[in-house]
Amino acid sequence: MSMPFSHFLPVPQLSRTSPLASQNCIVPFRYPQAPKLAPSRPTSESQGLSGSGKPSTLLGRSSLTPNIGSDQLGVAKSELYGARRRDVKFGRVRLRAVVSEERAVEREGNGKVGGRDGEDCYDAIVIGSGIGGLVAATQLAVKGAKVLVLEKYVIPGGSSGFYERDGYTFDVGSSVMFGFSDKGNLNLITQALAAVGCKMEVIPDPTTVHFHLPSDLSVRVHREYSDFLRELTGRFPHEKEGILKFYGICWKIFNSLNSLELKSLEEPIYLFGQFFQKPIECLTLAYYLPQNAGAIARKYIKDLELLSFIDAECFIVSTVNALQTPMINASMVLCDRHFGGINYPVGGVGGIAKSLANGLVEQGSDIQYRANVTNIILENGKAVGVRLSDGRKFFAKTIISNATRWDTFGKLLKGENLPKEEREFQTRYVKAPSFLSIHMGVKAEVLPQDTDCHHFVLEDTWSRLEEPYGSIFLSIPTILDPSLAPEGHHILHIFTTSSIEEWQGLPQKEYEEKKQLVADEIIRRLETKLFPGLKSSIAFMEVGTPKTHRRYLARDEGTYGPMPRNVPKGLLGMPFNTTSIDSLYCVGDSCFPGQGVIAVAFSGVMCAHRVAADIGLEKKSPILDNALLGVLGWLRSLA
Ligand SMILES: NC(=O)c1ccc[n+]([C@@H]2O[C@H](COP(=O)([O-])OP(=O)(O)OC[C@H]3O[C@@H](n4cnc5c(N)ncnc54)[C@H](O)[C@@H]3O)[C@@H](O)[C@H]2O)c1
Ligand SMILES: CC(C)=CCC/C(C)=C/C=C/C(C)=C/C=C/C(C)=C/C=C/C=C(C)/C=C/C=C(C)/C=C/C=C(\C)CCC=C(C)C
Repeated sequence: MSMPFSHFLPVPQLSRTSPLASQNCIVPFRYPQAPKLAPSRPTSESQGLSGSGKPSTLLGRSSLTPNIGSDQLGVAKSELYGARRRDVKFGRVRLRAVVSEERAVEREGNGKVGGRDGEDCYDAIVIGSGIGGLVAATQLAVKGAKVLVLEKYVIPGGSSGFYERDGYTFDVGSSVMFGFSDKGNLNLITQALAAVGCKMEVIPDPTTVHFHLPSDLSVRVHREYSDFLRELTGRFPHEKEGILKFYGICWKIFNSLNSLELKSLEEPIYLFGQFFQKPIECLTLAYYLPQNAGAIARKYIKDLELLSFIDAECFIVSTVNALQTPMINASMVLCDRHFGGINYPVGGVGGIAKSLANGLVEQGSDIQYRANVTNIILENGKAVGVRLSDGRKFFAKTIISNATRWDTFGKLLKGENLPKEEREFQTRYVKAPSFLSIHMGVKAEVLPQDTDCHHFVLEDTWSRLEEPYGSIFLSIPTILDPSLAPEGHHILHIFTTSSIEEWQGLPQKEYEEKKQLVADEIIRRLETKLFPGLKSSIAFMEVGTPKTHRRYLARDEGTYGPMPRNVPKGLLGMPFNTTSIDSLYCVGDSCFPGQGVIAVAFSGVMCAHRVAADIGLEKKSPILDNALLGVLGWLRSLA
């Protein structure tokens, strides 16, 4: 019962049951504790109500005409200081954009161009509102910068967005949230929200993932580390020592990471400061930086099935096997799931981006939707602004691209010679395939009691792990938050790797038929392995292909992210945020440390710190900068 396909388009109708309709996860409330990441400076512009009782967040801010059609959206306006705050509604969900008519951006050829002359010039323009872009933007805003985020789509979040259909609230991408706990230094999502005064209610997930693997190997990754160890060593008693050693090294790395204050590794004052304060931890990280999980696992573990299990563990977070997965990244996820645990935001993953976007506006910065950047404007080799598909131009001291590096250098800087550093990046990393996703609503009774929330299915042979359609990811977020679906129903979000080549050039009818065929086969496999009767229980279904993901996520070939072409030297070859173009920075999953929501959040934190130093909001030493950037460039050349 496949429905006509119109994936990801937000629709105005919103079920009364939808938690996104509740103000709960949308309206940021003041976070009671001091946030760790870039705490907001209490300036006259960031304190909310001024002494006169008027909202001071809008004072002195440049504001923009929201680029969102009121045909789809309900719009509420209120007069504030000659500026108008426009609360843009998606269903009953409000996203705030700040509107100031006297400062409305003028079109090309109509005199002033937005943000060019002095007062209106932004400190930073962020292209794209994925989690990477939003974290960079909010972190900069709370440091006092004036930021403009330009998002092509109609809501924020990119891969971490949401959409609504027939009373279901679907997460566009993964529902497995790392970094969302209330402890340690690595809860970067919690901290990013806290920095703009937001906190979301979360539901602890008792099992990160339930693996269903060849030879009926079934492993539940329990929240409690000791329970997970018991289950794994129970299946591989002869490898108990190897298991303890491998996961033990993961913990050593995780604890080192968790002890640091996380900021830009491209900023020498901070980096040397960390080495001075935590020499053992920094040296531990430096030692493991060029290493991969598979090679370390092989030092301690000989059982091939167990090594394949570790491949599957790594594949989930890197779309490649353990031999190609950086040890730091593996350690991060293999331990955070037990340390802080996996926690699901009430109302769905989309609430994170919405809260960050609202928080950004609360800080006096701006976000525009349906703002499709087509060019980065260079002057004398320096990035100075952007041009949109509708002809508008905006200018800023710095430009931050949350588009992938392939899109940034291949499309937004089209016509420019590809810088040497980017050529090297592209020789080391290729675009990971895209994926096929099925968003489904099913009758609740088809799921057995105690079904886990997340599953990874690879039935017959390990060799299919990395093949297209070989492994199936399945999340059932309604196990944790039933309000995401109409009563008596569950959401099944299924995805599997798939390349764009096989979907291109098909006539519409064949394209639709192929989607149905591939979806039917995946449903058949899940029916056999997990849920007998699945097909007949389907109440709603939509299938997205790599073409869909390319279109709605604006990612070249719909790629899931970068993956190493060969065996990488751990994270050594991954570029940070600065680029070879003056004042142009990248953020997101084609920057250190790579794919993953928490990974791009870290990339956002690093980027904001480096940009803040470059525009004078953080300490900076030009001499040390040059020295460190030289060393980092040299280290990358070794990768
Ligand atoms: N692919 C998935 O299904 C999925 C799901 C969940 C999480 N994730 C994780 O999220 C990570 C990606 O996060 P991210 O922050 O790097 O980016 P993202 O791809 O999530 O977001 C990028 C945003 O930039 C916008 N954009 C791109 N080009 C633009 C342009 N020219 N003009 C205006 N806007 C533009 C896109 O519309 C999108 O909203 C992935 O690595 C992945 O691990 C992915
Ligand atoms: C030389 C230099 C520069 C230096 C020296 C030394 C040092 C100091 C160093 C440092 C370092 C650092 C800090 C680092 C950091 C890192 C980090 C933070 C990282 C992170 C990572 C993360 C990640 C990777 C994540 C990922 C995740 C993911 C991807 C997820 C996914 C999920 C999914 C897909 C879901 C599944 C589902 C189912 C099963 C259903």
